[in-house]
Amino acid sequence: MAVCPVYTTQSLNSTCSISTPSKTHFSSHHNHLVFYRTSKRTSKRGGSSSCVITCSAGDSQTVVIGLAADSGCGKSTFMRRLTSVFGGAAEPPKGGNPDSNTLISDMTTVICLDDYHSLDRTGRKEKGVTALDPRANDFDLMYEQVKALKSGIAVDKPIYNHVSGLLDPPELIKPPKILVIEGLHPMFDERVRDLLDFSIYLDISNEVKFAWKIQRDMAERGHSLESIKASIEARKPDFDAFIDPQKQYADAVIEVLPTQLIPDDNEGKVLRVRLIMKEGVEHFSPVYLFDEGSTVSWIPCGRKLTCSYPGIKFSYGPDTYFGHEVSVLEMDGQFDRLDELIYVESHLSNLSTKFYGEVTQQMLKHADFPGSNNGTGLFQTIVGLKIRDLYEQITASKTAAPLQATKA
Ligand SMILES: Nc1ncnc2c1ncn2[C@@H]1O[C@H](COP(=O)(O)OP(=O)(O)OP(=O)(O)O)[C@@H](O)[C@H]1O
Ligand SMILES: O=C(CO)[C@H](O)[C@H](O)COP(=O)(O)O
Repeated sequence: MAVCPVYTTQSLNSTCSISTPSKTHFSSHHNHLVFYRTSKRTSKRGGSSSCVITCSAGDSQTVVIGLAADSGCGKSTFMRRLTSVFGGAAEPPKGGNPDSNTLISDMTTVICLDDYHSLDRTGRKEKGVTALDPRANDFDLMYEQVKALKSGIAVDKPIYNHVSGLLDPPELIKPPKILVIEGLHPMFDERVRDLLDFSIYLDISNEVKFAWKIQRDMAERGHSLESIKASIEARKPDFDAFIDPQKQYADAVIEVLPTQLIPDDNEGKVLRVRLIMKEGVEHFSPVYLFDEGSTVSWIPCGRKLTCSYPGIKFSYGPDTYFGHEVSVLEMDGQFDRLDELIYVESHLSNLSTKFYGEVTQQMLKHADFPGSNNGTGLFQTIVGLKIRDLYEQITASKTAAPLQATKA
């Protein structure tokens, strides 16, 4: 049972504060403990009347974040940046299945939604469906388990073993402070979507996806160019039907496109990255460049930022995305010297940093991660900081919400 801060006065609004504790009542309501206390208050105007304080025991509830993207689009890299913002290393469950897809740190548990594949590799082959097809996934179980974790109940989550292609015996997942569900379908099922406190979609254009796949699967996994092309082509119809449409529901989208700074570039090394941030999302205020709401184009290269060809261009402004009002921050190009990023950081606002230069510090800490010299790393870091801020706001509001002061 969570401790209810009935005696806390700091969260009360400015016109009401508790002077003398008096009678406390409590009752149970929809699985929440609700405390009522009546006390005398001294108003700013000097009068005296009573306050009613209600308090729900949801204080320890898990905050749930959804991260959607196709395979090989940078989810793991993003997760490493996110968990680093909260401090502590993320590791697979101790003493568990060595092929577990789960990563646990002090504050976060990242579960991979591949674990909700209902068909194993052979099963998908027999039925002629890809892992992206909803028929190969158990959304009922996904919903039940995310809901349970969100309400503080541990679950036995299945494991999809990427080494064997089989469904392994389940692993115990305890409710963390922050649960990240990452994978192909975090926003596909409406019931699961409604459980998310914040959602992100990594939207990697086909050209860039192809370049990254070649880099990883050819260089690191020994696949041939033809097989990589064939695998991308085979997934495309289901990707378009079931994965891509989820971006309309995301609170933040990181869109990765080929550069516009090099005419007809087809190397896919220099990237144009757009951070699309939905307006009006609770506990999330979009980052802005120079002046909130205006349209800005900025070339920061010069005395304070070293840029080699083709340079760097930032843009910022309002837009609409699937009918939603959004703010878009864009970076085209790449940094030569990461330590000079502080110059760019000092022109961005609403970053939710805890100290001046925190974005630059995080980027320098993980300079070896893919994308650290461009907008992918920068925007993933910024979204990580926004998630920390969102978590802190939700936790603070849960501590404060119980205290609803009403004039008698
Ligand atoms: N920002 C980036 N810039 C350049 N390359 C990147 C970037 N992010 C990822 N990559 C490339 O894509 C590969 C896959 O990245 P990562 O493992 O983070 O993706 P993933 O979505 O978790 O993949 P999977 O679901 O297949 O495990 C990396 O090894 C790297 O080659
Ligand atoms: O799209 C994917 C998500 O990561 C995988 O292809 C899916 O999980 C199937 O995995 P495997 O290819 O290891 O059988």
